[in-house]
Amino acid sequence: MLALDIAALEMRFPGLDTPVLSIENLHLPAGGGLAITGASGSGKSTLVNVVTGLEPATRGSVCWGDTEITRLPTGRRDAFRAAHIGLVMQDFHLFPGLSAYENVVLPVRLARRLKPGERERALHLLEISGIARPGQPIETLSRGEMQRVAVARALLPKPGVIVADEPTASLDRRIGGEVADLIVRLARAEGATLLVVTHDPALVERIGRHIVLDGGRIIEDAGKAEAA
Ligand SMILES: Nc1ncnc2c1ncn2[C@@H]1O[C@H](COP(=O)(O)OP(=O)(O)OP(=O)(O)O)[C@@H](O)[C@H]1O
Repeated sequence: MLALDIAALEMRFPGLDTPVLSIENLHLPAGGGLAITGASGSGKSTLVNVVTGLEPATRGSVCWGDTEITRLPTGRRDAFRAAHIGLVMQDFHLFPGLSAYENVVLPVRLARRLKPGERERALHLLEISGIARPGQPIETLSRGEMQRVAVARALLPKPGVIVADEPTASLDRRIGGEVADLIVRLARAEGATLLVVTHDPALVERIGRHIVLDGGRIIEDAGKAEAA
């Protein structure tokens, strides 16, 4: 698990007078959870892109533990993300033509050989995520099951951090609730720090701590004491 520390962070895009993201300070303890909400255009995806190192910041610092990712060149940021950050996206990003199990191990296998025990871990993660048939072709799974596979895939390399961007937005309420529960439960069980962008009040409540973005700034930070 890794703590997050953001200081004097700013993201600007060419042609815009004001920054789309401006965060003076944000600390999330290792193993803590944080829900991020805000209206459309408030900067949620931009924040996800910067904290995961998908985009370089214009100014300021983002540290995960001792690593200041905003100082790393692109290749090393990508390597850091692959090793330490499990991503769960709204639209799953799974690969058709492969089974559920093959999808879970694919990102690791593209980077390196599976370590001893990782095959068993992948099967175990699928099982505790509620996927009974790991050999089932991915395109035949329900949407809720697909997101469960994506959660298992994010956890396989034992990341210190899980970042989920609207993970339940394309699921119906009941299935979304089950997937939300799975993400929070597994992140806690694995000791991963959890960051979730969501509009889902049940998921926000489940996580505990909650920031609201408006115009790229944090206008509310609630539940900090209980969640810490
Ligand atoms: N590459 C870019 N170039 C210029 N402007 C950008 C770029 N990326 C994002 N923006 C602007 O930054 C602001 C924040 O965008 P962002 O996608 O982070 O919002 P969001 O809160 O995730 O919105 P949504 O909920 O609709 O996904 C928006 O005004 C958007 O138009």
